[in-house]
Amino acid sequence: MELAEWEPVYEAILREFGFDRSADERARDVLAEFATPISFDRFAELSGATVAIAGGGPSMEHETATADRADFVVAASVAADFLLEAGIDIDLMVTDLDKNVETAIDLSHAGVPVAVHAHGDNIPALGEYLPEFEQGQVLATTQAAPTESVYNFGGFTDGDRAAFLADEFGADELQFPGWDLDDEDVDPVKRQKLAWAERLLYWLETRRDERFAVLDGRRGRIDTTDLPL
Ligand SMILES: Nc1ncnc2c1ncn2[C@@H]1O[C@H](COP(=O)(O)OP(=O)(O)OP(=O)(O)O)[C@@H](O)[C@H]1O
Ligand SMILES: Nc1nc2c(c(=O)[nH]1)N=C(CO)CN2
Ligand SMILES: [Mg+2]
Repeated sequence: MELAEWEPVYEAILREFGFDRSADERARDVLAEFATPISFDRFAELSGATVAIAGGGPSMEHETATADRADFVVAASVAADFLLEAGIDIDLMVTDLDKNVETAIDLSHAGVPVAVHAHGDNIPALGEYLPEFEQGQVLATTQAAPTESVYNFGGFTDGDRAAFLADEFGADELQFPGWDLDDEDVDPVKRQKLAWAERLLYWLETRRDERFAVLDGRRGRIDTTDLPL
């Protein structure tokens, strides 16, 4: 995604959560220190593929079969654990290192690429864990302006960033096992993040001019304020 397209959405997110852009930029630069170039050839198989964007909601446990049928499986954060438990191979993990970091590190050593996201609130985690990754397997991402080695494909939460990334590499159909956007069992900040995830998926869907299963029946409820529609 071009920065100019992402920028107004990013500004709205910064405003709503009170995040500091310069902290996001610092985090990006910390990540850049570790980031080694990663060939995009390995993501070529996303092109035209049916891609499961596995989310970290409680339904993931019962929806692993959807991922099993997909051509390409992207695991957002804890979804990776549900999938591994069910014996399903993961093609890419997306994380900001706030949960199940050992899983991400282990996957990288098993040859699975991991999109590691830097933001103003995970700088200590970047410093602590990045050295443990198989460096050639780290796809470095930022929500601020990208650099040569740190990419911004768009998106905010681990799950919606995974969807934007799959779209960037030409995914055809996106499927969303493990998404529980109305989960009552989350804290208020997480609820707010999930609301943004939903809006961002709606935006992505609009850009793609295609339907996402996760948004079925929810259109009227999606707050499109701050989205460049
Ligand atoms: N009910 C849900 N609870 C948590 N995540 C959900 C849920 N439904 C969908 N998701 C998506 O799954 C992703 C992975 O979930 P997980 O709980 O592991 O996230 P997380 O690491 O806390 O996410 P983030 O760092 O993006 O806040 C989330 O980023 C979100 O996009
Ligand atoms: N600065 C900042 N950026 C983020 C944060 C966060 O807590 N702080 N959380 C995210 C996904 O949960 C994504 N981006
Ligand atoms: Mg996370």
